[in-house]
Amino acid sequence: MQPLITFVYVSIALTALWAVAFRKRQRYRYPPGPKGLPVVGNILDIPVGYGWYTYKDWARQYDSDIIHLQSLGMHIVVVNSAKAAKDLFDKRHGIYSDKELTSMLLEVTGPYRNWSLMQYGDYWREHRRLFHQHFRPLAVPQYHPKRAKATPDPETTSYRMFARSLILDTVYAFDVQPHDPRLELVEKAMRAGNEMLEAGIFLVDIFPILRNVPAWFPGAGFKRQAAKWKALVDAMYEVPYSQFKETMNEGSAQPCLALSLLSDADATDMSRLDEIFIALTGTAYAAGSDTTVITTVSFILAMVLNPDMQTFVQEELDKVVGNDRLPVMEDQPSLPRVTAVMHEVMRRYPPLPLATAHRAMFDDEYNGYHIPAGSIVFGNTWAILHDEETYPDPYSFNPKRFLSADGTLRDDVPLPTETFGYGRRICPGRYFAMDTLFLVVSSLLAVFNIEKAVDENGQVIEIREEFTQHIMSAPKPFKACFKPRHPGAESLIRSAVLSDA
Ligand code: HEM
Repeated sequence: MQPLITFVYVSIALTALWAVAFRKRQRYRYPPGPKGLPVVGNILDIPVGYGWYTYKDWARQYDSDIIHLQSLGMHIVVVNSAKAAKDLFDKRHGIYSDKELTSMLLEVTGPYRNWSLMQYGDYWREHRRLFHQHFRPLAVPQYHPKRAKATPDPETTSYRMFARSLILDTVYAFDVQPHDPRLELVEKAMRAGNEMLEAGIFLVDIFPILRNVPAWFPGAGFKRQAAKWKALVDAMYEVPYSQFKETMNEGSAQPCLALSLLSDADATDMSRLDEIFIALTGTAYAAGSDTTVITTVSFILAMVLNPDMQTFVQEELDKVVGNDRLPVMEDQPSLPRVTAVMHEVMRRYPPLPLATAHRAMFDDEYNGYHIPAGSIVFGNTWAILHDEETYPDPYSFNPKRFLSADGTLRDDVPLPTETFGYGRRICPGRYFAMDTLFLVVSSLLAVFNIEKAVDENGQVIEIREEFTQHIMSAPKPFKACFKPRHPGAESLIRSAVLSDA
């Protein structure tokens, strides 16, 4: 009997939703998109993976910069051109700066911990202002010594551990070694976050009312799963912060983000500020470590597949830096080829090809199309950065597109800033990320030739340019070989790792 009653209720609810959606569709002219089915709309059209390719195809098919899908009362708008992205996210930031926080994310992170998902408003502004103070272009050089010490040694360090340790060092001045429990804690929590993202949409995201059912209720498995993930995510935010405060109370804290935040804090407002600082410090590694790892691995993939580009950059490095030291940040103005490679990696392989979901706070009208309040709005970064007009031959990896004939950086080719997102929510860690990338790219290329690996029979292992399909899109595992370019090359990297330890 129970399934029959459920069926009747669900049918009535769906029919009512469809009737409302149908009436509105008559009244409003939404941006074009696949037609969809009666009642459930585009539920079967929404791409499960690699959505950025599908949305780019639809933009061409419907000859529109913006695409619209609708399902069960939810509107999705995808922005596929740089112009439309600027018009909406930048010029109309008062409408498009909110974030979409699904019910499952709310269950796992709460509304405040991961402030990159926080609603647009004064509380978000307070986080953003404090974060910006410590990661703005003028503040970022204070972290250079930490990064120089953290140049990755491909023989001994995994890039994931490298990025996590670098950020833990920047945020808390923790000098973590492999197998440090804090590193493992961050690793587990990040894995839980990625599992959640890869699981896609949960039933509770479509019917938020399910959040109210108790965890023991049949069908409430998402609650039990959420509770497990939440315990890990809470620990990732809270444990390193409270350990840092102990170090600070003992008087042995070293310069880092947490020390700056706490030293400037108003002691009378500490319980409120503690919550903000936990969010700021935890979100720095939640938002900053996987993105940095993916970009580094994409760079390695690009180098293995494009040996001519590798040689092109190494010629410059040999001339400017030589082979008795590693590059430093001060070398960057003299190394335009390194900078061009970084831009091309960010353009060709954005780690978040659809950035993250923004939410329209009010009704809007664009190019004669209606965008309703509450729409989930994605910038299709991948489509924008593979636009044939802006970046001719967009599927080739060609750093030279950013260089002029005399070898300097061109200023008439747009930089791939969309890799860092849009409008008021653009990544505030981007200056830090670009400096890190500069040191990784320049040091690895100064010291190693990065080549295809060979198997035990001496056969070259061929690799394919394949990426994972979810919101964070990373190269699928591949093998590469790092060959030292000159005697003593490896010891340069190892001495950099040890010199400041
Ligand atoms: C290659 C590296 C990185 C990439 C590609 C990247 C990309 C992004 C993107 C696409 C967003 C969402 C923007 C939007 O919603 O429109 C974002 C937000 C954010 N990123 Fe990054 N990021 C990187 C590194 C970092 C680092 C190193 C940090 C911290 C030190 C960081 C901290 C943040 C924060 C806090 C937000 C949320 C901002 C807000 O909601 O106002 N990111 N990032």
